[in-house]
Amino acid sequence: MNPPLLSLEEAQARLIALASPLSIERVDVPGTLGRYLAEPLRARRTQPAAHVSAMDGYAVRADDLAGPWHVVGESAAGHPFHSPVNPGEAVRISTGAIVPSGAQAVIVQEDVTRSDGSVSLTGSGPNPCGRHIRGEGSDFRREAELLPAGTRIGPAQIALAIAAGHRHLAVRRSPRIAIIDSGDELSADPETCALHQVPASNGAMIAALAASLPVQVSRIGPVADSREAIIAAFDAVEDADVIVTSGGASVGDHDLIRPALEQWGARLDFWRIAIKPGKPLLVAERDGRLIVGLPGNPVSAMVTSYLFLLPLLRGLLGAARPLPVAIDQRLAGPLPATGDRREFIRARFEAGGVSAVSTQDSGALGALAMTDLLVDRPAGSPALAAGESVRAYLLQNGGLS
Ligand SMILES: Nc1nc2c(c(=O)[nH]1)N[C@H]1C(S)=C(S)[C@@H](COP(=O)(O)OP(=O)(O)OC[C@H]3O[C@@H](n4cnc5c(N)ncnc54)[C@H](O)[C@@H]3O)O[C@H]1N2
Ligand code: MOO
Repeated sequence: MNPPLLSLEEAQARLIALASPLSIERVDVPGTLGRYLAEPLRARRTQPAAHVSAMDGYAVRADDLAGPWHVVGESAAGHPFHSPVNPGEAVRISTGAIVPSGAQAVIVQEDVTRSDGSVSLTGSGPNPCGRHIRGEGSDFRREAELLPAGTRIGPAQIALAIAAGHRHLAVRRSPRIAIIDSGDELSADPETCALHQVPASNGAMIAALAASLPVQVSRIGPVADSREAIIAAFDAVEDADVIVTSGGASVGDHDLIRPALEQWGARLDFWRIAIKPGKPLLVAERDGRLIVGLPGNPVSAMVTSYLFLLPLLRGLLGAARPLPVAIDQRLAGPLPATGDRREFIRARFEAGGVSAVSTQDSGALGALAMTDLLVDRPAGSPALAAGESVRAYLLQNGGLS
């Protein structure tokens, strides 16, 4: 008899527990895009390193705000003015330039008139005093922890790391993932496909989803529905950190992924989750390599990749929060009640909210390609009307820019 279905939370927790972060390497900062900090990011310098002007104008003393002032020099970005500013004096200053000693105020140039080497106030002046000055360390100070370990490195984090004085960052190495298409009905060539065949589309779809993360992908298949062929495929990708199959995960006579894994010596960690689509998902382990057996139906493969494979890859990359984050959305149309499995309804953005796509069939690629988000509906949920609020996950599915 089959064991009871696992809940989504239980299954995700088991998966994340298997995802020990990979070894640490040091990578030049721009090359870390999409990876996760393996150590907290600490500032190696203070920014701004000195008080700097936030505007183009004139630096004057705080006890000398009435003017007029004699312009005694210039502080430009990269070219500071080295003498103190005395009463009656102003220093021409540009945005980002160091405020010279003695000066505590910057008057924007729109508030003064300049003639014959002096400036006089014609506007409101530096109210309050100190405005238009970015104080030393107002962004960050040397030794401060700027970001915790496990933070994803995007454009702003790259800029911050460089500004904080880093040439390299410690990150986890990229996981190697091998994606296997399997099934006797699959054709490698979508242009020459007989009636009894379907083009092998899952492998390319899963690789495209994984491409949102810094992973190294290899693909093999289509592999025939025989234990020997599946085991040979596993052997061929033995150096992968994660092996992903799609299809053959269910209970049919030709669903051979589970028996092949057992024969290969892998330990089945869990199989079958109480979600729709995606019930037959399985996860196994052999010698530290993880095998994710996705269901063959394309929609089920996409949904389980999003809920399991991507979190697993994030876990290996050292993410602090490997699981996707749901957002609240308003329904533009009604939703039916759900049964005894938690459902992930394929939906898209429309005027007034989100709306379920035309068919929820887990084989329907046409509807999947229209899907922007997955509405998360717990088991036993009542029917909902337009205007009600739902939790949803934004799918990385192409339709949105
Ligand atoms: N008696 C039962 N039958 C089924 C059950 C069940 O509990 N009892 N579960 C159903 C559910 S739910 C799912 S999901 C499917 C998935 O089963 P498999 O993982 O074994 O997938 P296959 O049968 O091999 O294929 C299903 C479908 O997907 C197509 N496919 C497979 N691989 C690819 C690929 N690489 N590219 C494109 N399309 C692919 C395949 O041709 C089939 O049409 O099982 C239900 N059955
Ligand atoms: O769970 Mo299956 O994934 O409904 O199609």
